[in-house]
Amino acid sequence: MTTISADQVAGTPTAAVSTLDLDGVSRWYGNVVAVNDVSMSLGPGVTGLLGPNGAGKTTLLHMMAGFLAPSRGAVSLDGRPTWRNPEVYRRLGLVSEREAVHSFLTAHEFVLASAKLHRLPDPTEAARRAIALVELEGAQDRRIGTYSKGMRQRARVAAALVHEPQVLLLDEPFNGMDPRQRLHMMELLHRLGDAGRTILFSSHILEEVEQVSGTVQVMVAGRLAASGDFRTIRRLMTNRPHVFAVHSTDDRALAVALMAEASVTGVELGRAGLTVRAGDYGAFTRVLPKIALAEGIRVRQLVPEDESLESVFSYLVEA
Ligand SMILES: Nc1ncnc2c1ncn2[C@@H]1O[C@H](COP(=O)(O)OP(=O)(O)OP(=O)(O)O)[C@@H](O)[C@H]1O
Repeated sequence: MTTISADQVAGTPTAAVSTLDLDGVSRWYGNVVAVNDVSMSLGPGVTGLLGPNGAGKTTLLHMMAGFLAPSRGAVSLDGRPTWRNPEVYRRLGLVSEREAVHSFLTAHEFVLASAKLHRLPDPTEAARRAIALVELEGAQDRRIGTYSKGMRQRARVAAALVHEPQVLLLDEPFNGMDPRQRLHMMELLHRLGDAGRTILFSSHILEEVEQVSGTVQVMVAGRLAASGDFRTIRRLMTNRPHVFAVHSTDDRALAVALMAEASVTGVELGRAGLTVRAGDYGAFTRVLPKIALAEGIRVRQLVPEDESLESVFSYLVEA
């Protein structure tokens, strides 16, 4: 695992702060190990939980929320286990990924129902506050069925926030949103984090996490692959060795010229062109046009062969 020093405290806490701790947490379903020996500590501010599909993010969030028992290890909120702990339901909110919302309810009715479930002393006032927080006042009396995906998601966030939890967990909150809705949700998460709440959201999209959070936990195949400052982790991802497919007007001459280049660690000449291994993405993509120009060769194609998110993440695991 790659560990980068993390500064997870962001914003100015307005109330008591909460810390969510995972200590050697694993969860398996039969033979499938969904989460494997994960330890982390989350404090106030916004943290991104990044990982490809199937990495174990949902399983981890459900254990944090106390919906699922760890097979091994412990999840605790301010020192108390989250599993089967009613106190956790009062202090934590979860917006899960695929959760049906009754489309015949208005947002007001939906959030009010959540306030009543929590047995809040003044559910109407709590619902009003939560709806204001997500800026849905103007649409609160319309049926949720008429909402855009982004508005529906905000209604769900309001329902999860109605009891003013210190910790809010969101599973893929940006899924299916258009850029404007995404921006709106990002602003909301920032606001909540700045107010001292502990916010964790999951995503499989690098850029999404980059825009929302400076601190990230990266999961790959059930394990924590990296944690800490996003920019440092991103650099680790982009500075890893890369494989490129290159096709030019003279592949053989280009191969010879590339072999003399320091950033190139291997060149293979095949029927479809060259397969080039480079130690550094940036250095190679900068130097290739210069070499081609010097040799009088035109590059017709340059395609990174291993750009899938999975390969980026796998690299981190091996680091
Ligand atoms: N109830 C279950 N029974 C059996 N296997 C499960 C169950 N829930 C999850 N898994 C498996 O555990 C692994 C992790 O799944 P999980 O849903 O936690 O990952 P994820 O990172 O949230 O992925 P996604 O974004 O696709 O939901 C996967 O291999 C998945 O198939």
